[in-house]
Amino acid sequence: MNKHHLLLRGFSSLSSSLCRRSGPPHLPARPLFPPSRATVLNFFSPHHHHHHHQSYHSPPSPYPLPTAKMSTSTTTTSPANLIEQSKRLAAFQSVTSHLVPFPNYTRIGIGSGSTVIYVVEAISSLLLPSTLSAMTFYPTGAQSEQLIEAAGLNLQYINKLPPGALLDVCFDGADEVDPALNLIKGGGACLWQEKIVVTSSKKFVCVADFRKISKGLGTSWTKGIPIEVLPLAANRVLGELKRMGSLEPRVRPGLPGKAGAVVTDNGMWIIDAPFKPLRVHGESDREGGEWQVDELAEELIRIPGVAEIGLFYGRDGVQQPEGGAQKPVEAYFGMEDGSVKVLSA
Ligand SMILES: O=C[C@H](O)[C@H](O)[C@H](O)COP(=O)(O)O
Repeated sequence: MNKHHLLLRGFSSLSSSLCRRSGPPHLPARPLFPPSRATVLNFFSPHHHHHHHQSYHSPPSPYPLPTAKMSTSTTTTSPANLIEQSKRLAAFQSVTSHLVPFPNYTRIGIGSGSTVIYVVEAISSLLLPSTLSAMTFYPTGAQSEQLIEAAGLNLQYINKLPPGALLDVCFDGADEVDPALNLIKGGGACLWQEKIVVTSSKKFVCVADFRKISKGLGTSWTKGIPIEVLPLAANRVLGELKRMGSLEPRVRPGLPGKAGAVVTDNGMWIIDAPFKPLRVHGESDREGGEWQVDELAEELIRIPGVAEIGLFYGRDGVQQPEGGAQKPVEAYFGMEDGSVKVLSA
């Protein structure tokens, strides 16, 4: 086992904390880092532009990354490995487009989940140590705090960000992404601090794999919209959710790891509230229980006892550069064929 494997093992074990769901233990059977920083930086081409209302596939990756062909031609690559490789591919591409060309960035947000592990790996390996030493990284919870520390990056907390100041960019994952780049987040019980960090950033870049692309939120992520609630209000909130047409909302159980409810980094509980797939545009049919994303989000956040909701919606950092935007400016998806699909709202 070489040191790269050890490093990833370190990341993997750290990520077993709350904000990570069942993590694939598989390791990519290839070098985990590009050959050298210089090679990567030389390869970087300014292909990135902000494309509205369209998607594009990135040019061939300069990194030694796997392709679907390679995957099927080896007997060791499982579907789980393909997913991990897709996440890693998207992470490297997003960092190449949104951080490598901006060595003057000083404040970077790091989200939660299994995909941001690769974002931190990409940041550590693509940027020069002298560039990194001038950057400070802001976590969204206990898991990303540990990731930042394990990578030896400068750590700072979002409560230390002066009033009115903004992070330059924030990278985070998602559970589902619709065509307008509305997101479901919180599948790993992290959403409140994520929303604070994302809305404190000039731009939010979403990193995910092909399974997250959706026509309407609730189509592929059917467990429900994660909602962070004050524990004593849980039953009241459940009642409201049923009234609004949620199908069997429930408090997320901590089993098998923990008896009772999942407790978030903020001492709250999570309710998962399934709704019929959300409409991207138009209006809600409230009687029929069919909601439009923004309308549902605005009703949910008003329920007393709800701390924050796992819908990230509204405007993005291009539309609202002064901060406060919840949607990503771009979403990067590692695809099964080894390409990266980039979506802009
Ligand atoms: O609660 C967890 C966060 O919202 C994650 O960003 C989200 O669940 C995506 O996680 P992953 O990258 O592991 O799919």
